[in-house]
Amino acid sequence: MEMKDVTDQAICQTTLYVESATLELDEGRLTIRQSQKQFARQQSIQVQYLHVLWAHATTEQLTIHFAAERHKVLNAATRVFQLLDQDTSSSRVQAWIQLLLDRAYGASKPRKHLKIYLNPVSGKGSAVKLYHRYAEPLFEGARCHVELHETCYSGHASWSVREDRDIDSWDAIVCCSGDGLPYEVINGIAQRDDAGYILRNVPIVQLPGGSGNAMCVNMFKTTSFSHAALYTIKGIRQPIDLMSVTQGDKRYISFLSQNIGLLAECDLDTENMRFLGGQRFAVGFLQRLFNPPVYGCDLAVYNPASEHLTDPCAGRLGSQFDVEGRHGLPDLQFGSVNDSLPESWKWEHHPTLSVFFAGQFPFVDAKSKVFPDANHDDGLVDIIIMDSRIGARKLLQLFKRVPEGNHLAMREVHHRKVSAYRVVPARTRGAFSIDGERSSFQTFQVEVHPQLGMTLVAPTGVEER
Ligand SMILES: Nc1ncnc2c1ncn2[C@@H]1O[C@H](COP(=O)(O)OP(=O)(O)OP(=O)(O)O)[C@@H](O)[C@H]1O
Repeated sequence: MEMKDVTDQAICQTTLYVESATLELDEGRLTIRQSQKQFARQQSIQVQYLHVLWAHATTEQLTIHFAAERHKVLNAATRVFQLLDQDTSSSRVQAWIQLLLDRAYGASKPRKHLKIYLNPVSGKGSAVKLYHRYAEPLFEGARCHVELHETCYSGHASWSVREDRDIDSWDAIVCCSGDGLPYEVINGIAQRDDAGYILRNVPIVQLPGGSGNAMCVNMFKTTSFSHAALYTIKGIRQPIDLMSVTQGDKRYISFLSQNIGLLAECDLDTENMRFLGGQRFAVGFLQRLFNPPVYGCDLAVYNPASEHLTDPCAGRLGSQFDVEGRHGLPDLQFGSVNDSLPESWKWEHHPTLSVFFAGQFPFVDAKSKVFPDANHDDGLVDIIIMDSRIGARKLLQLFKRVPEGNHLAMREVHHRKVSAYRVVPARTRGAFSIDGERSSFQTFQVEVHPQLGMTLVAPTGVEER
């Protein structure tokens, strides 16, 4: 074939002439050149492939659904084009649509089946409005199959996922909420006989309906509701680590953090200031600035050898269970909090500790990059600890540095990565949260389960918003 013929054929595949417009599949985007008789010149519209939701044709018309960005918000938009006579019922139109959708979805599954839990009391209570205003039209435009459940009580989502016989048929479980609902969903699944299989295979994602929204911030790198909805539609599967927290005879599964002391108080003991939104944490912090609480404790860590820190796969100690097959939660590699610790664990005494914070994602909310170099799938959990005698000036410095994650450079902040740890508090009462949810204040032990969880991430090339 002549070079010219090859070029002509390629243009033919990527260019579609419709009535009064030319549609071109360019590098990274669809370009619509519309020649409108009332305008002297051609009008051109460009739509990134990321924003293309769906396209289909009848014998006469081609319809393209996409997300149009205006003032940093995505809205569902539709363009309908009249096909030219020779193209009606043509396989060329179908081939062009297929090429457009291939570029629009890449490795992501189109027309996802989404099970959505909507928490009407999340954050300031606006999750329902946000969902119907921003997410629903995009899901419709993308032809997603949606099953929507508004949660009626605390524990509703947990019960629902525990009882769902077809849970593995969903392409994602979407929590339109704060971080409390994903935590509830994960722990509901954890009670199933096939927990390990479901956690590993069914992605759990968040649309940011709460005040923290850490899962969304870390995985979709946005706090924008409409963008999170688009990234759910276009999301790529991504395994993440989960952590077992044992306390007494209970076992919880944590995806985000464990927090005791000063910072836990700023979150948990300011619930009565919910009307302040994200500001309540700052108010709680300032209230404690000159007299930080003392949370003396003994801490034991299983500190992977230094080679763990350089080998990205080295933390994956617990990956011994099968990926296939149906089975419950993985065994606890180090036993529970009730077992005696192996000798390889090191005990430390911290009588004047004020902050103990452990987590596996960089952000614990959109404005707090507490663990800047944390990695969600390396089999390790980051821990920071800080003494109560740090002083108000340094505490304030810490507060100012956390949004950018520069606080780790402070001498007073001790940071490390481990695969398991135990905390034995000296006090009998105090603030302790798992994934931001208040938990009983008593000795607890944590171990990381490498890549036990599954979520969706924004396609590559998406910038932080
Ligand atoms: N209809 C409901 N009524 C009362 N509580 C509910 C209802 N539905 C869900 N919940 C509970 O609300 C709790 C908080 O949920 P979520 O994390 O979504 O919001 P939030 O706490 O406002 O968000 P954030 O953690 O970001 O502040 C969850 O533990 C969940 O069990």
